[in-house]
Amino acid sequence: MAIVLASSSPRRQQLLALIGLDFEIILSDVEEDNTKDMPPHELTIAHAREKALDAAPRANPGDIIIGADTVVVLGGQVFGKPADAAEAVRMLTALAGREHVVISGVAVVRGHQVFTGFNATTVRIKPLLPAQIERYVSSGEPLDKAGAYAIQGRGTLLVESINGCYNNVVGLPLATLADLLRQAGVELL
Ligand SMILES: Cc1cn([C@H]2C[C@H](O)[C@@H](COP(=O)(O)OP(=O)(O)OP(=O)(O)O)O2)c(=O)[nH]c1=O
Repeated sequence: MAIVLASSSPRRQQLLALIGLDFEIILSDVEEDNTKDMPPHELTIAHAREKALDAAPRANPGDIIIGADTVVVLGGQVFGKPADAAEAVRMLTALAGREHVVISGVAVVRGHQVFTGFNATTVRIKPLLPAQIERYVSSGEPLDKAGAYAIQGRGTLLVESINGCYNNVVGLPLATLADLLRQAGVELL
């Protein structure tokens, strides 16, 4: 029995490696649709489940598959990864000087069973000058990150405060994952 991470995100791979877990990677090919009319935590759980179920047929029978999805929620708006630099600037302009919530949904698939959960972290971004946003976007770092920033990179310079799980912001809430793996029969602690 192997543990399989259904994610192309290097951040998720690093976080899983952090807890000393042996795992394989199977890339999933799921397009996230953040315009679906459902509460953001349900949206991330639905995407996490789709990613894990997409990878499952390419894993070995008995393997346990992990999928995850992260979005940034500002008021009623859900931000995924920006399509281009202009959208990254718009997202960061909206986030500057305000608090938002980062939500990661996680799904663990074992055979016909699917265990799901999510975590939410509140992050406050500093007030930012347009030139600071432009320079940060020019660095390229925001382009593959939900909400157009990376707390684990230069984006940490934008963050005034964080309340909740840090790993959740980076893309994989490890304590939440441990609970789901336990339900699937794998004890990490
Ligand atoms: C807010 C934030 C997000 N992110 C990342 C985590 C996710 O990789 C990404 C959100 O996109 P996702 O669609 O959740 O994931 P992904 O497309 O990168 O990978 P896959 O679908 O194959 O699993 O944003 C950071 O790395 N740092 C941050 O501070």
